[in-house]
Amino acid sequence: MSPSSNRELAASGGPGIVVTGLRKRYGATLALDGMSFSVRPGLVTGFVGPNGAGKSTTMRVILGLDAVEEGTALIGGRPYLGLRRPLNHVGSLLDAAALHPGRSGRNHLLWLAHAQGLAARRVDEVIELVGLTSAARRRAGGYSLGMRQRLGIAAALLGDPPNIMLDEPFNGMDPDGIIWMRGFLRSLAAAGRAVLVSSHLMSEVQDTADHLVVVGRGKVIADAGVAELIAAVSAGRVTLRTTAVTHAMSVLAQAGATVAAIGRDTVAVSGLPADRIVTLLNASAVPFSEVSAHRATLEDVYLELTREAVEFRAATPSEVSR
Ligand SMILES: Nc1ncnc2c1ncn2[C@@H]1O[C@H](COP(=O)(O)OP(=O)(O)OP(=O)(O)O)[C@@H](O)[C@H]1O
Repeated sequence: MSPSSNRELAASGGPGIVVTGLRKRYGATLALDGMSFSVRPGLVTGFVGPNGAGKSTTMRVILGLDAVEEGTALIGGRPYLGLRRPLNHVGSLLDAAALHPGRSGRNHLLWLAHAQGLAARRVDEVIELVGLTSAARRRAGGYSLGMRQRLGIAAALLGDPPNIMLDEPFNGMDPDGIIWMRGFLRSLAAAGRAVLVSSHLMSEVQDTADHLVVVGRGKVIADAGVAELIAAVSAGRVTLRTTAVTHAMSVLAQAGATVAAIGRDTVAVSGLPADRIVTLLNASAVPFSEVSAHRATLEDVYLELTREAVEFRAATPSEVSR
C-alpha cells in the first residue's frame, strides 16, 4: 500500500490496523526506523523479515505494550490504549507460553473471559473453533507447543474481534498443525477480519498470505500483494535444464547473462531472452532439455528483498555473474 493510501485508511478511522512512522530505540539499537503499513480487513497479511527486523516490537507497540518515540499505531482508527473493551477490537497471540501451567485450557480461557466481562458460553465456542475440545479440561502445562498455539488463538478470538494479530503462530506446529493453521487463518480473513501474521520463514506464509509486508532493520522493504511480488521477481528470468551445467553457465555468462545453478541440472538465467539463450546454446553445442519462463517462489522473493537487510549473508558459491 502506498503512503497516501495508508494515510487515507488512517484518516478514515475505519476497520483494520494502520501503523505510521514508528520509531523506537533500545539503547544503541534502532529497533523501529519509520515502520509504516496497514492491515486490511478480509486479507491475511504476512509480516515477514529476518530475526531482529522489528516484527515483535511493532506488534507490542500496536498493543500498547511498548512506547515509541515517534509514530502512531491505530486499531479501527484508535490507539489500543484508547479502546474501551480491547478484546472486542483486536485479538493477539504474542507468546504461547504465557499461561498458568496448573490451570486447564478451559479455565485459562474462563479466567480471561471473566476479566474482560465476556460470557462463559463464548469460551466453549472458541475451544471448539480451534479444535481443542478433547484437551480443554487437561492441565495446560502438559500441552504441546502446537496445542498452546491453539489455546492462544482461542484466547485471541474470545471477544470476536475484527482484527487478529499473531506472532509466529506456526512455531512448534507439526505438519498437520501447519495445514490446520493455514486453513484457519484463511477462514478468519474470509469472514472479513484483518489478520496479521508474523514469521521469519517465507515458506510458512506461502499459501496463506494474500498480502506481504516484508521488513528489515526496523522498516518496510516491500508492501504488496503476493501475486504481484512473485510476478516482479519472476520477470525476465528463464529456467534452463541441461546435463552440461558448467558449460552452459560459461557460455551464457560470456554473452552477458547472470546465471546461477539452482539444482544438479537446472540453471536460473536472467538478462537474456529465451530465444537468444536457445541460439547461444545451439551455437556452442550445449545440450539442453528445457528453456522456460522461471516462476519465482516466495522464498526467492524474500531472498531478493532482504538481500540488503540481513547483516551477514553467506555468499552463494554457485553464483556466477558477468
Ligand atoms: N526489550 C528489548 N531490549 C533491548 N533490545 C531489544 C528489546 N526487544 C527488541 N530488541 C531489539 O530490537 C530489534 C528488533 O527486535 P524484534 O524482536 O522486534 O525483531 P523481530 O523481527 O521480532 O525478530 P525475531 O524474528 O527474532 O523475533 C532487535 O535488534 C532486538 O535485539
